[in-house]
Amino acid sequence: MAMNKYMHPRNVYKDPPNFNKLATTYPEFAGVSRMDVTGKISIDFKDPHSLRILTACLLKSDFNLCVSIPEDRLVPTLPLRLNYILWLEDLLDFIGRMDSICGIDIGTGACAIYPLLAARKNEWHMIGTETDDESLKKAKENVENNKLQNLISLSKNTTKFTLKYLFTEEKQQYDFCMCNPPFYVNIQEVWESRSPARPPPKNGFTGSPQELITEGGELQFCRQMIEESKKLKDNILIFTTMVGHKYNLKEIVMDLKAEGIMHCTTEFCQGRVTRWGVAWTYQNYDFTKLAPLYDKTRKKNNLITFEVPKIPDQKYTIDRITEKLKLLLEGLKIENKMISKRRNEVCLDMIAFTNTWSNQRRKRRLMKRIDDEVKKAKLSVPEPSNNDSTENNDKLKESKIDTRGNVIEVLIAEPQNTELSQSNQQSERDSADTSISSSEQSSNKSVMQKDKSLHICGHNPLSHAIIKVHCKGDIFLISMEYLNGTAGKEGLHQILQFIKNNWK
Ligand SMILES: C[S@@+](CC[C@H](N)C(=O)[O-])C[C@H]1O[C@@H](n2cnc3c(N)ncnc32)[C@H](O)[C@@H]1O
Repeated sequence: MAMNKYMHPRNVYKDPPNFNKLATTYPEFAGVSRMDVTGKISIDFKDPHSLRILTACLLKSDFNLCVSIPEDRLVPTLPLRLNYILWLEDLLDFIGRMDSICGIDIGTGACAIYPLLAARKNEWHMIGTETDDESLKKAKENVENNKLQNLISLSKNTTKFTLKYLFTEEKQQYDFCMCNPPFYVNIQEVWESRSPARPPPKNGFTGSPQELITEGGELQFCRQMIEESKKLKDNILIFTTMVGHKYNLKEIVMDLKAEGIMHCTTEFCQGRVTRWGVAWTYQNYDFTKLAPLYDKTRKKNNLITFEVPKIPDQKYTIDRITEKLKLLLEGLKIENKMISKRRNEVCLDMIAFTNTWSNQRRKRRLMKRIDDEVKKAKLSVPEPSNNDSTENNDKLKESKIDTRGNVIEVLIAEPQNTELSQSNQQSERDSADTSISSSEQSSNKSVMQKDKSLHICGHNPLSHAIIKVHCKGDIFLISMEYLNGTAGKEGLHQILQFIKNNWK
């Protein structure tokens, strides 16, 4: 879902930039753009080079910033970065700070994107910190090229800390700190991070290991910031950070709550990407009174929850419940994949292509009857000769149950067109109707579908959901969040009912 409508209300990129204008103004942009038959200009968002040029041209045209983005470094997505700056403006406005604003950007990166935007747009004084020498060198060049050294200073962090090392004098005070930490623990997490439940991002992937990966991931990074902030209570009025994963946001908010630290959160939306912002303070600012950016909540509550019944002699843990749940799902041929595993919570992504959970007994009886009839029919039907195969094929009908549990008719034919039969077999496998696949495999016959909906259904999931195994005290819960699927929420309720009925 495009989230642009949830961008910060003052974000200039709420309405997409005018690519035609960019192409006529910047030859380098024209070089990476293409025009369709309607005259509309677009670029390949999956190509990092095109993204780099787009970002550089937007920085020039909208902020009069000349930024060189190195090929081997992150291409900062401008609307998202701007969301963060605009949220900081709101927070500063809320605490009544207007003039001579001073901020710290932890991990400024090769573009020093936040200091450059903050300085050019609002004339804020910024310190940008960086651990990576190469990025720091490039960041310095970018600041100098824009003649913003009077507002921006950059500093190398040679320590393991995020903030503490910057404060040598007790009286040093800043209005805020900001941070876009490396999100991931390791390279595997980079690739596995995106839930398969979500559509792929439109933009290509950019970034170097040092920009993406940090020991313990963003959670440890943010926890370190919170820990250090306790010693810098009066040195920084508002501490903020961006968070890349929602499950980490929850942990961070829980930590802040547990410590009784005043905090608030926000969403940064752009295209298909959502990030979150967390702010906390030790000053007397009541963030609970901050006006929300949007009138109403965005998401409908699609959650259904099941309390796992206590069974004598069975000691539950999150792992054991997950194991049992996975067995039940696998028994139903429901594909599932672990998305995240935390102390008290496991999240699975599940996709069902075939209704294997409702009317099981009726289906088994029906299948047996069909099987018997097919066997009888095979005995009585003569082998087709080469020239009358079509006619005979018409007689060889077999009933099957489609993905919605309806009986449909299919034709059984000898394999003549290998390509066709192979692709049909593949469709069958895709549709994953296992109740009949065993008899098909043994019969060495290709199945030509009369009802094309089976093939289509095979690609459109019947039910797609996120399952969360979690606990509240000693109560264990299985929650399912409906995402999509032709069986609708009712289908998910049926799966949950099956799990309840078979939880032994
Ligand atoms: C995700 S990148 C963000 C870059 C830039 N701020 C942006 O938003 O495009 C994170 C940056 O933090 C830097 N970094 C990691 N740990 C750091 C630390 N302890 N102090 C300062 N910078 C750090 C990395 O080298 C990297 O450039």
